[in-house]
Amino acid sequence: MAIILASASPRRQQLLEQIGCAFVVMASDFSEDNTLDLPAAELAVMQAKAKALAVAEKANAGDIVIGADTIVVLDGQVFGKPVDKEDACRMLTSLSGRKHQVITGLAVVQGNRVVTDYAMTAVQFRTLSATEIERYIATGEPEDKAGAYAIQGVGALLVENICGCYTNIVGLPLVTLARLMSEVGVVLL
Ligand SMILES: Cc1cn([C@H]2C[C@H](O)[C@@H](COP(=O)(O)OP(=O)(O)OP(=O)(O)O)O2)c(=O)[nH]c1=O
Repeated sequence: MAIILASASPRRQQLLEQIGCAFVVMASDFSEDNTLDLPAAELAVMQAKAKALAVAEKANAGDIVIGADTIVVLDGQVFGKPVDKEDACRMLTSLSGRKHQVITGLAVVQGNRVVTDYAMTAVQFRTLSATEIERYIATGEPEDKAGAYAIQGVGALLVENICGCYTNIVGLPLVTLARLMSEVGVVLL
C-alpha cells in the first residue's frame, strides 16, 4: 500500500515530508476552474476530489491518494493562481488592508472510498503601497500561488495576522489531513 500525493505543488510535498510521512508524488492532470458558480468551500473540495480521483484511476488497489486545492476568497470572490503579473497586481491590490479567507479542500481516496473536508483560515493583510506590490511581484513569488502571495516566503511581510491553521495557507492543512487519513486507517501520529 502506497500513500500518493496527487499534487505538483512543492509546498504540499514539503509539508507532508515535515510530518515524516512516506509518500510518492503523482501529479494529476485535472485542470482547475475557479469561475464555477459554487460556494467557495464546495469548489475547493470538488477540485481536490477531482485531482485525487484522476490519480486514483492509475493507482494500485489499496493505495491511498491525497488531493488538495487551495483558493483565496475575498468578499465571496475566488482568487486562484494569477495568470500573469497584471493579474497578480489586481489580486494584491484588492487584498491590501483587507481580511480574506484561505480555503484548502482535501480529498483522500482509497478504492471506492472517498473522504473529504476543508480548512479555512482568515488572513489580514496590512495596507500595501503600489511600490511594495510592484517590488513583491518582481520577486517572482506570486506566480504559482493562490491569491498571488506565499506566507511562507517574502509574502510573510504582507500579512498582519492570521486566525486558523497556518499549514492550510501554505496548501495542506495537516491536522485536517490527519483526521481524514485516520478515517481510512492511517495514523500519522
Ligand atoms: C496563499 C498561499 C498559497 N500557496 C500555494 C499553495 C498551492 O501550491 C497554490 C495553490 O494552487 P493549487 O491549485 O491549490 O495547487 P497547485 O496547482 O500548486 O498544485 P496541484 O494542483 O498539482 O496540487 O498556492 C502558497 O504556497 N502559499 C500561500 O501563502
